[in-house]
Order: sequence, then structure tokens, then C-alpha cells
Amino acid sequence: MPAPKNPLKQALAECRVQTGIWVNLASPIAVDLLAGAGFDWLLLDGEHGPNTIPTLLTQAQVIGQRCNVVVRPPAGEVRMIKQILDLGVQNVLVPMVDSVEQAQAMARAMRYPPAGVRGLGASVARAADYGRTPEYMANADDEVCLILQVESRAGLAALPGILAVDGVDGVFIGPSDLAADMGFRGDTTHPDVLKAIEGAIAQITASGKAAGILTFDEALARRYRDMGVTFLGVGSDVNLLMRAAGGLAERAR
Ligand SMILES: O=C(O)C(=O)C[C@H](O)[C@@H](O)CO
Repeated sequence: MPAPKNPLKQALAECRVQTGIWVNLASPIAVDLLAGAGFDWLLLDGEHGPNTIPTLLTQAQVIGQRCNVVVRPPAGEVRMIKQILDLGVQNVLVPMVDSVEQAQAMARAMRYPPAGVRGLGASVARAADYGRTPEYMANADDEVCLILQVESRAGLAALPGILAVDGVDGVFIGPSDLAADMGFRGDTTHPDVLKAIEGAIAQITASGKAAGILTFDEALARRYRDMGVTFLGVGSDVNLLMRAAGGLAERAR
């Protein structure tokens, strides 16, 4: 059996909006609950969540086929990409991409030789069902989805070149880090930040690649959707729990 079809990659290629949330609790119980909530994807955060390869594996196993699994490594390092893909995760969001060279390196990391540098270890990993699907490697490259995070002024300057890199399926604008890099730390709705974000979304959508962003503000999420964002993050497990718990404690006083 070849590598499984990637519903998220296909949906983004067809410009269909896919909504999801950040998962930072690193809890198998939390993802078990969220996998059935109705999101198109769950992002298991290895950059700001206390995740390791074993915790990512457990959460991916718990989610199963109920919704798409996206993993964000702590950084864009080739060794991390191969470990994530060998887990059977097909969607990777790489943070802090500032240059075309970084984009090219990540695109190569997602693919087997000769197109890329992914190591051939899936035959002993979950990705190829521990060797039971040797045909996996025949089409694995076609079923992985790479989304790069542009979240700095340097990244915005390199955006046209990044978008031209073969193997990059989408570009996600990181509002918090971009705001900080622009000198507006903590102010993701500063007019200058919003202008930069909207300009980037326009460039990404014009390139035919998927535009992504995360916002906890429902009105802003609708605005970004109307602008053509299709990889749309609308919250996080931590934020949902924090707000619900705080609200209940307040009402119970
Ligand atoms: O810069 C951003 O914003 C993001 O990349 C999203 C954050 O990292 C996410 O952790 C929510 O704060």
C-alpha cells in the first residue's frame, strides 16, 4: 500500500478553507477530546509546547484518522523533519523561516533522494506501518505538506523567493513574532502589523500557495478567511481551557 492520501494537502491545493487549533497541552486526553470536536486539523506544537518525539507519536496515534495532524518542530532542522515524517505525520509547519535558503533546505528535508535528503527509515517506523507497507516510499513525497512560517521583516522581504520554492505548499504568517520583530511586541493588531500581514496574505494567495495564520479573534479570523487564508488557526487548547476556567471561577464567586 502506498503512502496514504493527504486530505489536508489536497484541500489546501483546492483552496478549501481548513480550520484548526494549536495543541500545546501535550496531553493525549486533550487531543482525544479535540480530535472529535470538528476541526479539520490539530497542530501539535513542538516549538512552544512541552513536546518530544514520543509525546508527538502518542498524540498522533490517539488522533488517528479523525482529523489531520500537523506538527511544528522547535526549529527548521533537517533531523527533526525526518523524525516527524517517520512518525507518519504528513503535515509540517516550520517556524522562523527568514530566507529562501531555509525554505529550500526544508523542502529538501521533506523529500527522499534524489529530490531531497530525507533518510530512508520509514520501513522501521509508523510512516510505513513498520515495514508492512514497503510501497510507502514510492509516493511519500507527493503526500507530505510543508507550510513555512514567515514571521519577521527578513522573512517578508524574502517572501517572493520563498513562495517560488518547489515543495513549499503554503506560507503561514506568525502574527506574534512578526509584531515583535517589527517593534510592536504583544500588539498583533497594530495598524503597521495588520498592513504587513494583509500584504503578505495577498502575495501568498496570488502565488497560488496556501496562506495560513492564527488568531484567537473570531472577527479577525473571518476577515482573514475573506482575504483568502485557507490554513486558518482559530485558537488553542491552552487558551480555550484558560478562558473557560477563568470565566467559571469568576461566575462562581
Ligand atoms: O508568531 C505567532 O503568532 C505564531 O507563530 C503563533 C504562536 O507561536 C502560537 O504559539 C500562539 O501564540
